[in-house]
Amino acid sequence: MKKAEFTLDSVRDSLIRQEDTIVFCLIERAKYPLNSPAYNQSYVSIPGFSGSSLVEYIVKQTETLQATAGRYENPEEHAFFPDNLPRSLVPSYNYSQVLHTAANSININKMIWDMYCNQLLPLFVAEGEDGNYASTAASDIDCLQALSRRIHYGKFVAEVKFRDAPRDYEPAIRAKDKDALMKLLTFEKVEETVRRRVEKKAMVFGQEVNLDNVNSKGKYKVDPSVVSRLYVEWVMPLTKLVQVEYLLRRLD
Ligand SMILES: O=C(O)C(=O)C[C@]1(C(=O)O)C=C[C@@H](O)C=C1
Repeated sequence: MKKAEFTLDSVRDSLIRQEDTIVFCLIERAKYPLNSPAYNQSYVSIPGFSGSSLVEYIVKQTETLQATAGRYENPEEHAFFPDNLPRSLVPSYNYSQVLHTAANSININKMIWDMYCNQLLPLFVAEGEDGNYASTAASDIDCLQALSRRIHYGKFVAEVKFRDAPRDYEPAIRAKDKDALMKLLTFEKVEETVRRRVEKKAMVFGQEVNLDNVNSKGKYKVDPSVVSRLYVEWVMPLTKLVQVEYLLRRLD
């Protein structure tokens, strides 16, 4: 992000654009049933791999490859398995230094992984298996990365809010008052707008398109109420958690 564009509006515009990515990723994942072997240790016995599932194997391998291509040099990106990742092998890009350096210590991907695999998936995919385990895992990594990027974007939201009103935030930061910070950064009306908009996006993006432009079957590829629930129960609360964690370290 360029410095000149760094305002609450521009940051919110990015969150709105990321909604499209998340809804499309969920639609792609919903093509496959649960495919539970992809999440079971008993299914993977890959030489040299001691992790707990095919999904973990694919995420770790993908992150290793993408780290060499510089993905995690970008302050918007966070690895699910950040330990022992290889260094980037490409020339580094001069990302503008918007965030406080303490941002580097915040990574809640373990919570995102747990939420996605154990709570969200069963809500929007059909039961059963069709053998497409590797494709399923590839869809999972797209969903996980999109959710992680959106939730950790809370660092940028928090930074812009702090810069707009440092005197409001400083006393709560010094007092390490998480509740006061949560109150300061919460905008209930904005959350309600987000909730309604993602539900609508799930309806628009997930309908059957035909030449009469009518959603003839009245069916959606992902249940819009699940997308709204995803945002209300997990995406927005976790984004706020990232904001609080970031603000607590903002004056270090
Ligand atoms: O737009 C903001 O101000 C945000 O902090 C983002 C967000 C969200 O996650 O969508 C989180 C907290 C606010 O209450 C409203 C929305």
